Amino acid sequence: MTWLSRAVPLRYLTSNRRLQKPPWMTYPAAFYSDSTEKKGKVTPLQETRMRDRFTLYARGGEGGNGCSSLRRSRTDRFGKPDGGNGGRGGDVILECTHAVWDFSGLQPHVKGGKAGHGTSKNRIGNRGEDKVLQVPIGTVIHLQEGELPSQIQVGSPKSSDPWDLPGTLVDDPASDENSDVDQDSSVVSESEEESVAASALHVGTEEETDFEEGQVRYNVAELTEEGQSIIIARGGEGGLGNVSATRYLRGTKFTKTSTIKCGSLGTESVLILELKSIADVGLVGMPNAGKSTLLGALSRAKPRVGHYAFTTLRPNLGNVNYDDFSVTVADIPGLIKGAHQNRGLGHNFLRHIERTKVLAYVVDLASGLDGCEGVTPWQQLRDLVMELEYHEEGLSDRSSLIVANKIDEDGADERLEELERRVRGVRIFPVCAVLEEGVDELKDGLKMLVNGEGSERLKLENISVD
Ligand SMILES: Nc1nc2c(ncn2[C@@H]2O[C@H](COP(=O)(O)OP(=O)(O)OP(=O)(O)O)[C@@H](O)[C@H]2O)c(=O)[nH]1
Repeated sequence: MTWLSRAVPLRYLTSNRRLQKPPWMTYPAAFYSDSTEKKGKVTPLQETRMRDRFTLYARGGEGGNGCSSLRRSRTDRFGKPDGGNGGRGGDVILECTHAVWDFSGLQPHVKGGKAGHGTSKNRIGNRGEDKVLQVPIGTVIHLQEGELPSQIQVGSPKSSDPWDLPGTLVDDPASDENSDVDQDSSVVSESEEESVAASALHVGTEEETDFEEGQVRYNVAELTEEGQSIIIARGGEGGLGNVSATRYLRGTKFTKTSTIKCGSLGTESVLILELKSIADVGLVGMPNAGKSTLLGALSRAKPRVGHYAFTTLRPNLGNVNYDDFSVTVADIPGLIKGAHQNRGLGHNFLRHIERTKVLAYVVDLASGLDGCEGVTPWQQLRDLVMELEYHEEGLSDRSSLIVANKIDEDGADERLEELERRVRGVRIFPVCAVLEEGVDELKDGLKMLVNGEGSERLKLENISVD
């Protein structure tokens, strides 16, 4: 039997998401403002979903062992110690960057690089390689097990100087006093390696998200700015070579050099990483609807404004201040039809919306007026809602309002009246973002929704386009 003649297993057909048509995809194509438009290229990212919670097990690399070596010469029969120190193990570091949106690129188990052992001629072992994991802005760290060895820093944490003498052993030699490591061996034995593996902390599977309440320490750290980083597992210190060890032991009660020759293990931690929402309100609209201008009018933010589409490539954030309270607003890059297939700024745009509580749909009232090309405001709304739902069912199901922008343009008043007739269920705020007209009323509306005093949602069936 050739492979061609084999039937595709039924299980595969029913479990593969691509072959099933979800109920929300049954909206007729005619709902789109331009259903004849060619489909853009579908990227492989299409099926990915945002990963906003992740369990990570991190372990610092092991320190290298110190070397025990004697340098003999014709004049010195007994020789002088010349064994170098072991290197320090690599750290595991989280680094905050705009370049990633969620945790889908992370591996659940990460270990810092193992350090090199010291060698003769007093040579220090190589420093273990640091593992730097990129996480998105707004990553909150909860600690399930272990400790965080450092505070948040701006910029990559500096690796310690490999020429420094290992610190932990010097600090507390007594803790290893009774070690039974073989005097002459500078390499950790097989059984010790196994016990290291056995002592690894329990870590949940990738999908595991249920934790016992008491165990987890919540909000231990938060990475909110580009370039911030934090060491989550520190590499072990290198063991002392016999040059340093003899110097160190002179004048102490300790005699065994072997106790301080072995490199120590790295620290371990189990973290739960979580993405907090980037803003209370997301401004959603077609390119050129005036979102960036509106953000500037609502807050002190100074986003780039341009008369061309896609001036905004990543969300700009602004704070809208009230007497007792403030609301974060994100100007989200312009959406075009087909964004769910990753057209335009596609998934990037849609991922940001997943991280906002309230949606403010910004429509351009002047679009398509005076015989110019453009999509009517009600059609803009329909396209926006459909894109959200195509990307993820229920994405548009959150408190919403409509900002009818560019009310200053000729013919915009009539457009507004028609919009109010055609769209039901959510409040519409006429605004001129450039002149900052209608902005105070809009601020009040946003405040109410963020406070949970209103829960209007924009639904497809409440938008009439015919
Ligand atoms: N007449 C008028 N023009 C406006 C108004 N608000 C914005 N504009 C203009 O509309 C154009 C687009 O404004 P942006 O704020 O960059 O629009 P955007 O929605 O952020 O655009 P993208 O970055 O492509 O998503 C600019 O030329 C603005 O000056 C308004 O209230 N009235």
